Amino acid sequence: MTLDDLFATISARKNADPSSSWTAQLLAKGPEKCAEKFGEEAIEAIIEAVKDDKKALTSEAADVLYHLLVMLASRDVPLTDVLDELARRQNQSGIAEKASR
Ligand SMILES: N=c1c2ncn([C@@H]3O[C@H](COP(=O)(O)OP(=O)(O)OP(=O)(O)O)[C@@H](O)[C@H]3O)c2ncn1[C@@H]1O[C@H](COP(=O)(O)O)[C@@H](O)[C@H]1O
Repeated sequence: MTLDDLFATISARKNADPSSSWTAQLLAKGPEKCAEKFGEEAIEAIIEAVKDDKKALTSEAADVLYHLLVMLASRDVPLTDVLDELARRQNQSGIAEKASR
């Protein structure tokens, strides 16, 4: 599954019955709760990174990505906008690299 697919699934849960899925339930609690959950998952990932527990960090990183997408969906920010911003920065750093040659 790609991040695009996961984002599409999560976005579709905005209109779903909260009792039908965990994601629909979280989205129904509002953007502040989604942001809080993202923060909790990020802290859990930081702890595993500091401990250098690679297996636990992999699992927590998956939670972080999932909750980042839920937070974006909760505020109607498309994942493509985030990817476009990353591409813009990549182009910018390419231009800076060429200019320094
Ligand atoms: N990738 C995920 C995913 N990662 C984490 N989670 C859920 O996120 C929750 C967070 O874990 P916590 O330990 O914080 O949960 P908790 O302690 O029960 O919650 P709180 O009491 O703290 O609120 C867990 O219940 C996980 O099941 C996810 N739930 C769903 N997905 C994917 O999202 C898509 C939609 O899923 P539905 O939620 O079933 O619609 C599917 O493709 C799923 O695979």
